[in-house]
Amino acid sequence: MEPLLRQIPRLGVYELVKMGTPPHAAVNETIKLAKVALRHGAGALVNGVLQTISHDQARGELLEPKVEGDSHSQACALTDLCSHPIWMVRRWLCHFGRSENIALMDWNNKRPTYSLRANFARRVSRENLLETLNELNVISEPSSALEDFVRLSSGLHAVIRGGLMQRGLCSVQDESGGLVVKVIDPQSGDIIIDCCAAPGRKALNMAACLQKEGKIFVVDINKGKLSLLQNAAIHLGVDDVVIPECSDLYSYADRHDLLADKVLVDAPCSGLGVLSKRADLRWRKTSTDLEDMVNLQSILLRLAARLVKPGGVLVYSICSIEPEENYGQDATFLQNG
Ligand SMILES: C[S@@+](CC[C@H](N)C(=O)[O-])C[C@H]1O[C@@H](n2cnc3c(N)ncnc32)[C@H](O)[C@@H]1O
Repeated sequence: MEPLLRQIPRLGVYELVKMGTPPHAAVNETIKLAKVALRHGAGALVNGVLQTISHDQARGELLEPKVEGDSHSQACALTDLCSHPIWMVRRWLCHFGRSENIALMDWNNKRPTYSLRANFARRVSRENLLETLNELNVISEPSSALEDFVRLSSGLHAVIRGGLMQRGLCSVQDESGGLVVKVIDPQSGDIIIDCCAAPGRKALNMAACLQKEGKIFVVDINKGKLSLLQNAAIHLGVDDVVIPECSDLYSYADRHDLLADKVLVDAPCSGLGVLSKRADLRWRKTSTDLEDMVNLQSILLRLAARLVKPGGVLVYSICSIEPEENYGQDATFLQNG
């Protein structure tokens, strides 16, 4: 219950109010949510807490914890103010310092933005996509980082309702994912293995770059997610270059003697770099999960390295900002091979 109470004041009221929802509506919606997500009786507790906060805020009497004192007191205040679990706040205070930590948590509490990748495989240019979005009254602009990406200010629902994905015109993909593909730099004729491929955002992006020349072997342990990838490959018109295999990378690396020009390990991770897009994740993760992920990533990275041909390229990526999952992993790999 404690984490929920921590989330309610900020996410349930302040954020909804910031989005233009009147306080009474924000309170009502959060009560409804508590009744469904917890139990019916929880609505009364949430009502009491939120009404008090809402009235105190309206009278300018809302007491906010002060970020002062020793590091423990500061972390406690920040966890309440910014709605993040204390273990994350303490870790980020240590790694990034106070102002970076606050900026990061504020970012995580903001409404996320989305981007779309124009599907070059169906000859959809970014200009075509911008025009189609304009017709749907979706506000968008070209990405300054990637030539096939478009940034949306809002309107993802309109894009989904408009059937743009079903028609294979575009995919929803973060620019950070597009930048990983840019690093891999897929070229016509390349043989690529994507070791943790599902649901396939990067694999499908790479497939579009091959322009029908070359192959991408996509491996994932999760059958359901891999079938999503296969269906999307058909919609996007790249299924002829995508070769799926549902397998654990351990057994895949043992069974295959194929060596690829380029290998991607988009490893499972803590996900702590994408908390704005997954509002509940922060309350489900523990520091032990992080340790488990670091061990798994290290094994997957070593297995993937066996699949790269001499002189080939190995790219490791994750959606986390935790040093152990990033530079720590690189350093261990380069030391131990
Ligand atoms: C971060 S996701 C990959 C996202 C994907 N590359 C994309 O761009 O959409 C990590 C994936 O690793 C897969 N995975 C986890 N352990 C694995 C293993 N031992 N062998 C193969 N795949 C694994 C998970 O099923 C999950 O789909």
